Amino acid sequence: MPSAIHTQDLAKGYGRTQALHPLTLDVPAGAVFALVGHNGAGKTTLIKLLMNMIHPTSGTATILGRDTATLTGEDFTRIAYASENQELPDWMTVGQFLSYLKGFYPTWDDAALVQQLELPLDRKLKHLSRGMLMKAALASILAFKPSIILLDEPFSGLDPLVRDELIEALMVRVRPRSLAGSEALSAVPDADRPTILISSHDLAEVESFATHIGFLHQGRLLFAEEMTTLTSRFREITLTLPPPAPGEPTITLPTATGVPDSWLLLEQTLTAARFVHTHADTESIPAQVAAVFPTPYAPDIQVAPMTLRAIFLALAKSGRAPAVPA
Ligand SMILES: Nc1ncnc2c1ncn2[C@@H]1O[C@H](COP(=O)(O)OP(=O)(O)OP(=O)(O)O)[C@@H](O)[C@H]1O
Repeated sequence: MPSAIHTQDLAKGYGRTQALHPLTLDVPAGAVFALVGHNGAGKTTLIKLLMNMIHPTSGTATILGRDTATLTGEDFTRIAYASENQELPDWMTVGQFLSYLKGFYPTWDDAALVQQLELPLDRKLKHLSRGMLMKAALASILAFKPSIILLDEPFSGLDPLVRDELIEALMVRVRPRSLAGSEALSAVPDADRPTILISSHDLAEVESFATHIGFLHQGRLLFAEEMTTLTSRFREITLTLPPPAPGEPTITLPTATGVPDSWLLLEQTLTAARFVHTHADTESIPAQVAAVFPTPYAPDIQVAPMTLRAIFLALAKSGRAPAVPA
């Protein structure tokens, strides 16, 4: 897949604060890339750099193949941005706001969005609830059918119902995985699916729709990979020795030796052990287990999938990553 967003050693300092260390990142076209990280990790800085709202200290970025430093008005008819802290012309009604924007975008079509999000066209933006304001903001960017959508914490502080409505409105036009269903997916031709970069603190939220995930910490990208790769390589493994047959001596697990680097948080009792496998490959696990616990009886091996949050918790507890966001 070609990159919709590419950064090369992109860095930003504010005085003595290094908000973003040199960052090289590719976001494939059509991806829904979740950028997660704690407060102050550099998420907003990266998104603002991509939008050319601030300038890098060093390095470069391209968006749809265009250098972000030279983006033109025409480019911005294909690039959308919304942020939790965005200022909107709050003296306008929702209808006036959408009509005003319509003039800038030849591809504008807000009818389905107004209906789906139940936007009150005659109400002033300043009189909208936080959730409704975010709905209006989302409608205003989806209506021009952008090729790239940059969202900075769009769902933070919203109640779960509104958040789900917004995610659905977004996903139905993009790449529905679990929420919108296969019918909606087939209704959106591949070429028309935008690329989304969305920052969030909420792992459970992004797990429901992101195709890729990147973890920023103190201005450094600790990892970036496809969600399916990440969630398929992490597994919680439980080993149990069978109880002895009547009259047979009790077998115990020997103390683990030569534990591979890919095993995290190994806990062991006399007859059971548990750990997190970071590169689980079901076929090779029994041989690895036999090498670490050479017992006369092979233990029963249970392999359980992990949520994104459980993966981050395991990384944090093992010291391989900082504490879990959200
Ligand atoms: N205009 C600025 N002047 C000085 N420092 C700044 C400025 N903007 C951001 N910073 C600092 O840069 C670092 C990264 O901030 P940034 O807002 O990008 O993080 P973030 O991950 O978006 O955080 P949050 O989740 O709280 O929005 C922080 O230490 C922040 O205090």
